[in-house]
Amino acid sequence: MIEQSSPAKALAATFWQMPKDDLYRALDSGPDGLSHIEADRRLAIVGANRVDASQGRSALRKLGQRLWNPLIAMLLAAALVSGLSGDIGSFAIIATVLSLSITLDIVQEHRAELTAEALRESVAIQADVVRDGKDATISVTALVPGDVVKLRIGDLIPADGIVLDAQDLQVNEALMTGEPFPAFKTDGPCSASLPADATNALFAGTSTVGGSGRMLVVTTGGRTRFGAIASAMAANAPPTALEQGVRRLGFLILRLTLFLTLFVLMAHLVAQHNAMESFLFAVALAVGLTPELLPMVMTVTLARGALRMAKRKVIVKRLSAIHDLGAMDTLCVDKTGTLTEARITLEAHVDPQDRTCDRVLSLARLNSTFQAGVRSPLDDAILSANHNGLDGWVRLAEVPFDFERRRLSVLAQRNGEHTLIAKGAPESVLSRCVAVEIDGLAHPLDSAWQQKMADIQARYARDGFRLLAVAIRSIPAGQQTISVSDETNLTMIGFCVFADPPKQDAASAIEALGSLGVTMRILSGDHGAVVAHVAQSVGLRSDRIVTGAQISELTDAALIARVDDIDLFARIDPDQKRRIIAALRHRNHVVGFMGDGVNDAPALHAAHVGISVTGATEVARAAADMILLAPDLSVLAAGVREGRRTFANILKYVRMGTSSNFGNMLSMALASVVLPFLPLLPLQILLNNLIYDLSEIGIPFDDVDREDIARPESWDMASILRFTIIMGMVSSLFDAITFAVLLKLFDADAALFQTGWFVESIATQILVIFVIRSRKWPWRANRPHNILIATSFGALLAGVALALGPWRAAFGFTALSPGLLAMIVAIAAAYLVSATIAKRLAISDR
Ligand SMILES: Nc1ncnc2c1ncn2[C@@H]1O[C@H](COP(=O)(O)OP(=O)(O)OP(=O)(O)O)[C@@H](O)[C@H]1O
Ligand SMILES: [Mg+2]
Repeated sequence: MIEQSSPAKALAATFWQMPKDDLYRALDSGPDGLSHIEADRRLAIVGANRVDASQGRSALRKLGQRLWNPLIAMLLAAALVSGLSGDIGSFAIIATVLSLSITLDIVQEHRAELTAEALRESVAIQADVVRDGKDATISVTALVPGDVVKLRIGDLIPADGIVLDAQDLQVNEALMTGEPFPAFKTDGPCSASLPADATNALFAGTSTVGGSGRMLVVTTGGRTRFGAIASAMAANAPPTALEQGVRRLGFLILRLTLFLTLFVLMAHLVAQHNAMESFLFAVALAVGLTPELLPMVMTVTLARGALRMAKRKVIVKRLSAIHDLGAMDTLCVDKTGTLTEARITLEAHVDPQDRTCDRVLSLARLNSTFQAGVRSPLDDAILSANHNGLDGWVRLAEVPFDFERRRLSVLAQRNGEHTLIAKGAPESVLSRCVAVEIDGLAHPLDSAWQQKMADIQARYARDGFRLLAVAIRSIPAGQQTISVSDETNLTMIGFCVFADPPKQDAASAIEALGSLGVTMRILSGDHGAVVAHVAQSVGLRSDRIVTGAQISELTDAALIARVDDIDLFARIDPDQKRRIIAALRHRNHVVGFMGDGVNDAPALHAAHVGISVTGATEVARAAADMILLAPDLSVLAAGVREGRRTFANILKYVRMGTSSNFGNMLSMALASVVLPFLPLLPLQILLNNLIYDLSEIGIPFDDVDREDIARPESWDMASILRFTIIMGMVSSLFDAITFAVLLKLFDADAALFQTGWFVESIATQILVIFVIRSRKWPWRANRPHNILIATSFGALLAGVALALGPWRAAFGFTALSPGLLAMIVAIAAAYLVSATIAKRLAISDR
């Protein structure tokens, strides 16, 4: 029976040295894996198979985070002190108001996150396991030690374990070894002491790039050897565009808050107000200025965006990617399957004289059939071409494909003759050739033949056809394996010619993106002429093109200097894709990358928004932020609009928070200096803040103007500051008018002043959303959403009722005369009109 505490601990760290049967015994498992019941039992003991425990953030934990907010903590402490000194009532009310607003915040955010989580689950990485002796597909997070897992090409290794059986299983272990070349894995114990040398062990965080097999899971989750590194690397992703924006906004608000609260505190002390009361007041003021609802508003807005995208068959894995998609101004794509149909067809197979030649096809077929790596659409095309069987050929070995070499060789034998068959990118294969074969006779590959080959390539490329070259070499009969060094002295047999037509909707999708201000770049491993041809046929510029060879000559700095002037990148390898993305980011572009292959994973990770498709390899899907469920490019433009809509609504909240709030606080700061009493009691400030927060719940639902989604938006701090100052001053002006009316016309005492101003400030603060929500004149703007109307007027009513109802004395309010009420209504109306005019100045048109 497995140890209760930790099944994995019982095993040595070098578990791969143990014979298979000993491992079965130690894990109480067997070739048929576990039963569902036993697996569930183990899952309960060892926990989910994930490294990052914070994934399942509980509501309780969020509460803790909210209370740790220094301002809230300070306020609670201060209220407690005043409670201890006798004022129990105000302590109770402050505590209630705070807990109400925190609860509201947490509940909203939690619900939004559940929505997002459900969407994410629908594209979660799955594992094929054997349970109860039958095949089953489960989430990788449900894997436990003792499970038997089937592995296919492009899968992420889900946990640490050993190989049970393997057919040419190749694994990319770059994470642990730094080696880009695949490592072959076989079963059977291994005496190596280092994981990198363990030929029978598989480690979480690495991935399969060829072959297939089954593994026995030994350790899961945080106990895996490199899982922690892998997830740290994932967590180390460059900051998202949203994070960058919010961070800068945070600093802006922090500075405003510090300035205002310090100013008020000093003024109070100079005026010799009650120190405790002044302190409470200053803190309440700071709380009022903090956009404490910003995380909630963002989460709710983004989750709503995610739901709408899901209807269009786009699953968002990382919520903030929606915002980043809206901010994106550059979209990089790979070519095959993204811009072109995923189905490639074989159009011709020709010898070095460009005459149809069956030998080329036979050899290409042998190569495609015998290779065990990631099967590319090119292999599929070769294999689906009509042709007879393998004619007695037997596979011996292979040198797998990699994206730097761009070719792959197999070693096959027939009748005791061993032959190496290579196929790959023409320039890569030809550089290894010394002869060409015509009608069964070999001729030296001299410059005349070189020229001929180049002409053939150029001619096909001009018409948009892709070529693979096929070459062979006979190998001494005793030799059972081959390596890269055997790929020399080849004889060129001919070319396979493929058609890879652009997608029907590619041109219109690119045009739609272009009209939204998103420029497109192609990052392809294919030949320059083919890339240029595809670019032309989908309506992209095709003259500004560079190749991977040129890029490898450039330092990062030189690449950054040039990258803006290049549209097409051809013959580039996976790391160059990543470098190009990084260079574009450096140029302050918000960059999206769309791709589906093993070779696209680094770029997907480096981009602000990584986009992949359902049929993509697991590594690509794991690295992506969103997954397209349908191969339909037009959803991209829709996604961009959705992202901008989300941003526009977040910006509404930010503008509300920074301007009308700032204005109110500014007036309060000024008033508190001139008045002999507090302009609002700390409790009233908090109430005001709570009601205002309630009114904003509707913002995520609101519609936006067409102009707001026409261009990529960015977090432009200068424009936010400008808006804040202009709108804040307008609001303060009307506050000042209110003060004058209250003090001069109505001769207000403390309670009357506070009540009057509370009502005025609630009304102006809440209603101004209908001004701020659009940059246009109100009659031109789109209609506000019903939910926004409901929350705004609901909150307004609640605020007015609180101040005027029979319970008003409990909050320090007093009755208002009808004359004063009418004055307040008039002032609020005048303010809204002025704000409408001022916003035309405040929102600069770009
Ligand atoms: N299975 C294969 N056998 C031989 N050569 C291959 C194979 N797959 C790819 N190649 C060669 O490697 C080159 C780069 O591969 P591939 O086209 O998949 O790269 P990519 O960056 O994903 O490009 P794309 O933009 O077309 O998706 C191909 O143009 C082809 O010449
Ligand atoms: Mg590709």
